[in-house]
Amino acid sequence: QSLYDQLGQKQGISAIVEEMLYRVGGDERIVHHFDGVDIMRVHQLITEQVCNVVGGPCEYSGESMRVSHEGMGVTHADFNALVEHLIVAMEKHEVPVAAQNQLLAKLAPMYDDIVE
Ligand code: HEM
Repeated sequence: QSLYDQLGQKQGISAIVEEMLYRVGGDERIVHHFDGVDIMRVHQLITEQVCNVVGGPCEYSGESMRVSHEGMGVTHADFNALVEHLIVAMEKHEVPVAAQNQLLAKLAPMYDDIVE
């Protein structure tokens, strides 16, 4: 089974990203970054991006990670907090641990473009 399949394909990825963003919304450490942000749009774009990087049939239509997070002041701790929520969301959706780690490994290279 491909990584894309193990994440539940587009529908599963959409649900995982929704769960992650819901948790981010309740996390006072990082929620301030999302003040005034169109969260439906961010949900759509992160879903596309994750679907794309895991080999799914999706085009990513958003900005680069560097441009979209520029000047936001995202710290190492903020990044880790978001990843924590992603892991919990994948747990809830019963994604196997090996597949969780494969997705995290695909997101790790984005770190330098997101954190300043
Ligand atoms: C692996 C980690 C991350 C990924 C894959 C990711 C992905 C994305 C994507 C795809 C977008 C939409 C880009 C666009 O507007 O075209 C976005 C926007 C955004 N991200 Fe991230 N992000 C990550 C980490 C973070 C972190 C740690 C924070 C802050 C705690 C953050 C805060 C935001 C905010 C506030 C926006 C909305 C920007 C706006 O619409 O003005 N992101 N992110």
